[in-house]
Amino acid sequence: MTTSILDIEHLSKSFGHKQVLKDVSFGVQAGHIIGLVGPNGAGKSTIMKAILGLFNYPEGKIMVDGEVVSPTSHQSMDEVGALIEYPGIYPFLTGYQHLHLFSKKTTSDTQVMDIVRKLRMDAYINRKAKTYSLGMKQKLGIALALVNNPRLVILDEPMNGLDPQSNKDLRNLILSYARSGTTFLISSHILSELEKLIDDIVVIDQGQIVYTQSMVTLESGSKKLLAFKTSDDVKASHILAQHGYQLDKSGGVSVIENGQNQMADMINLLTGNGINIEDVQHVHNDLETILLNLLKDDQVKGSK
Ligand SMILES: Nc1ncnc2c1ncn2[C@@H]1O[C@H](COP(=O)(O)OP(=O)(O)OP(=O)(O)O)[C@@H](O)[C@H]1O
Repeated sequence: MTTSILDIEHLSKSFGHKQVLKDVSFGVQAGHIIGLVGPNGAGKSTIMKAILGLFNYPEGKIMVDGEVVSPTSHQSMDEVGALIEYPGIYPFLTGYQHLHLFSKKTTSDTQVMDIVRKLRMDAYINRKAKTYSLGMKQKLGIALALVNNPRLVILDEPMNGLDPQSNKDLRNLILSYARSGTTFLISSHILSELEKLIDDIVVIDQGQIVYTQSMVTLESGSKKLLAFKTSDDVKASHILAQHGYQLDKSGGVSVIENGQNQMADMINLLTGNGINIEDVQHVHNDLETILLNLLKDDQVKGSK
């Protein structure tokens, strides 16, 4: 049975006259990693702040683990860890002192040092935070979000300022927490990193949820192509089309895979017609392409 740990229903929010969230609804299954994505200013951080009970919202309901969250009611926040925008860091405390300051009585030193080690912060954890680089501060912010082993973790752009090794460490850390049941809601513009992590995606555009889906469904529905580079692309396209293969309009010699067309048959067909094949690749749409298409469709619909 799947249990929901976060439910947002019909949430709306305005800043002055500007409505930034419009009837936002989505749910998050416990133990899942959710990617919240969308263009700059779409409303991602605003949703995350609302979940943390950081401001009043005139319409809608947010429930964390069955409990309503608002600025005056945030008991369930005990089980939530978060990094929103910039980590709140005291310059004259060391990283280690930060982690101790924010850890609960039930959090052991072993747990603290385990996160420090997994994020490779050992070399500077006893230095004052004012000496930290952007990426070091970011990692401290992530460590603070995780230190009390929360059930729900909200991370706004956690990959900001991280080098490739740190991104990999963060990915492994998130996956290991998720395996033991922690739920993550993560916003990021680094879609190539995000797609290695997430189970489900929620897409927001101009304050409205335009798409929610599991990554499995999203990827299975996306187009898969076989892209050929040949000695004569015009002739190759013509011959393939003549033999009933469906070509993609994206250009080059790209055949849409349908589970029945065999690469070997196409190669034989082309070489049999005197065409040399220089390269052939399976091309799958990545999250960036899928997302750009979704947002393009949304803007087209919005302009009608
Ligand atoms: N305190 C505020 N006062 C006025 N407007 C605000 C405030 N906070 C956010 N906004 C506006 O709300 C909209 C959504 O902002 P939000 O920070 O949620 O976007 P985002 O999706 O997180 O964007 P980004 O990807 O750039 O971080 C923007 O138009 C922003 O200007």
